[in-house]
Amino acid sequence: MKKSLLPVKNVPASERHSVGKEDLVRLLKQYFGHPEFRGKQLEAIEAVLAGRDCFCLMPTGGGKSMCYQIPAVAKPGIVLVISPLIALMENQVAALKMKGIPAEFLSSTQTAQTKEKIHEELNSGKPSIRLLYVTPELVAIFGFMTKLTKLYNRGLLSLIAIDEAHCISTWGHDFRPSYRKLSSLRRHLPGVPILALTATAVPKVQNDVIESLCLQHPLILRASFNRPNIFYEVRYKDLLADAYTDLSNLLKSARNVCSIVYCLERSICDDLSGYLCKNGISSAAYHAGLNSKLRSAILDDWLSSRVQVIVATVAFGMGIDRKDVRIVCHFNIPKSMEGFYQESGRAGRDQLPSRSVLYYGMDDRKRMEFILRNAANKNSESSSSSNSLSEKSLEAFSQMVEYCEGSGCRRKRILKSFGEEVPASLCQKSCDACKHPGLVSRKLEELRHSSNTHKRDGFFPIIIKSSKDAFLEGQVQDTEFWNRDDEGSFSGEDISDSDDGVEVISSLTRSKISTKAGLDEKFEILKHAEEVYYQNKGQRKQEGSLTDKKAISETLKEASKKRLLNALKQAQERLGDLPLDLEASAIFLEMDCFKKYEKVGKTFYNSQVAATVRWLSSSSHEQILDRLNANSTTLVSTNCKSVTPPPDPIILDHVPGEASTGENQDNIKLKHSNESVEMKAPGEKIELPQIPSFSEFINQKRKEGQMGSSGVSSQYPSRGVQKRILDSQKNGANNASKRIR
Ligand SMILES: Nc1ncnc2c1ncn2[C@@H]1O[C@H](COP(=O)(O)OP(=O)(O)OP(=O)(O)O)[C@@H](O)[C@H]1O
Ligand SMILES: [Mg+2]
Repeated sequence: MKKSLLPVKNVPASERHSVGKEDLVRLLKQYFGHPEFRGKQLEAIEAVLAGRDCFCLMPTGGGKSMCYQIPAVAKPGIVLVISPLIALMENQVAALKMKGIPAEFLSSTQTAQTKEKIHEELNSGKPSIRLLYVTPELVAIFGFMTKLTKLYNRGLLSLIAIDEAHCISTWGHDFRPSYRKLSSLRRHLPGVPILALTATAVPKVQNDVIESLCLQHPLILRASFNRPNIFYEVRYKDLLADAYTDLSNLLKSARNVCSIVYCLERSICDDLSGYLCKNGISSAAYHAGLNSKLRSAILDDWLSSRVQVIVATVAFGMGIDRKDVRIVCHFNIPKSMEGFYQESGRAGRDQLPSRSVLYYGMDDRKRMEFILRNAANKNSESSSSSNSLSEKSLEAFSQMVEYCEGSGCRRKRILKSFGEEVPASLCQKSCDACKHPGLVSRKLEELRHSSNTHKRDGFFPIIIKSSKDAFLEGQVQDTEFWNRDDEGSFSGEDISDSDDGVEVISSLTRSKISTKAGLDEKFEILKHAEEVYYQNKGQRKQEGSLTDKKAISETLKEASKKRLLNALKQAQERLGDLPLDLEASAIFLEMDCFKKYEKVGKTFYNSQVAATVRWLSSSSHEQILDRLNANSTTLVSTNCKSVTPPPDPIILDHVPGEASTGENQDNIKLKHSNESVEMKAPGEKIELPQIPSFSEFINQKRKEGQMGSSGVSSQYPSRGVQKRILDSQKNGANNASKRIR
């Protein structure tokens, strides 16, 4: 591990607060390149350096991280940062290291070796680490708290920073049960100042955070929530010919700038992203249905501008620091103003002009009301307090409906919901209602007339109806959140008990019992499930082979090949002149997925296939040829018009005397007389030779290694093998839609 430029020393308390404002500004310049502090940063930093607890409420992108990063370089000791997302920790730690500030994170996604190194460093006489990022789940583990206590007893803990502190409150929109356990920090580590940071905390949440964390006489800093550089706008789906086209035109007219599109459901993300890609917009879907490796790959692509538009569920975003997001669209109405503010606030973190566009539709409104009502009805069976909590969420949702259906200043409405009363003049025509009041009023009028339901119900009231509303129930059961199949995929095989403790297990149990969990609950379960999965993955690898349920069957492989083939065909339609043998390329790409994920199981394999399909839908001519060419020169023809002489076909052989049944893969021998696949001119019918399964291929290679290349006895696969391959091809088509989405 790289040694610190800033070695940690045990410094007597009397020497701890000697950093003046000038020194702090110098550190800000030196490490972060900013000339001055923003908003309430300096006050927060001075408070915690003086050993005072602090509750810091700053808008999204306001620079909250600096409030604990500057103390980490200004004061000896280690700053413990509790952060809700692994991706967020990884990003911040990487950025700090680049700036020469020693920082580490501990999470279940790391290897035991990496974790051990970090612990060794913490146990050393002079740990180099200045910021240690951990998840709330880790803090809840007794063993880890013991380690923290040791650091504390050695006088090495200088500050505890709790990022996204609103997650501790059941009143907040992002409640995370593991945050509740952070209340034990004060008891175990008395005297270490605590800094709670959030961008969204209505007064009720604020009090809850302060009480739960046992903050003592905290300095409460509250910056304005106004984001003057964001232009707010609502578009009415019911008045548009086609919302997909409208969004696509919007993004195109903005010249493919960096954007985020939020959707309620995974399927919409996939669909919409596909549509945008087809329309020449560089986009990718991001949601909890993708494994975390894939998610971080997509995030990387987006952060490094390889992809411009992310179409995501709310799983995307908390703490994402890309400064130049120019547009944030909500393709479905969010469930609360807090959520909307957080998400739209991801636009324009560089303070440059940016846009928030919300697509509002009556169906979306009904759907969200139904989801929230259902949660209310479900909870009312178990507890009256949770019932009132769910009613609270309906109330919170009504603020969003008012935002969309009201004709007044959008900015004023947002700020009002956070308890800030401002004059409409503050907006300076930076929302559609202030800029084009007549137009907005006309649209609302039109909307009123177009909706029979609203003639009856009035515009604003949200009425709590029975959850047995058949029409809505039918609609909503198709969403990602209430899909039984999805839950099934997080079965005991994929996830086992973890050191994350009871909470995870009970979450998983709940996921099996409850087929209609709430949105937060469901995401909570997904996040935990993934963490636990990674935590146990290494262990399971050692335990031996995959269980049947996780194994990747031939049928699945065939279906994947077909799916990749279709994607390749579409890519060819889109790009025109791909000089590729599509079938051979599909086989190659499927093999690639299989090789990577054979040992991990079908969930990951499926995700990899899905990612490849998405990649094909958005990649350029060169990218596709590069990938296939780099990996197998035989898949790409440099001149597709000239027909290359047919190479020798791939020959599957029996091992003499053993291959009569053909069912045992070990019995099959494979010969590549020329390890290439035949290229044909476009239009010419391609007769592909039979392709062996991966294990067939490996076994053959192994045997070739032992026997040399001469042990070939027959040119054709056994009847059993032929049958298996034919069956796979037949079943593949039937199972494709069931198994892979
Ligand atoms: N004093 C400053 N001057 C200029 N830029 C700053 C300053 N402080 C922070 N920034 C920049 O502002 C951006 C947002 O910072 P940060 O991620 O800490 O915001 P945040 O308040 O945590 O937002 P979120 O609520 O979305 O997590 C970062 O790119 C950061 O480098
Ligand atoms: Mg932040």
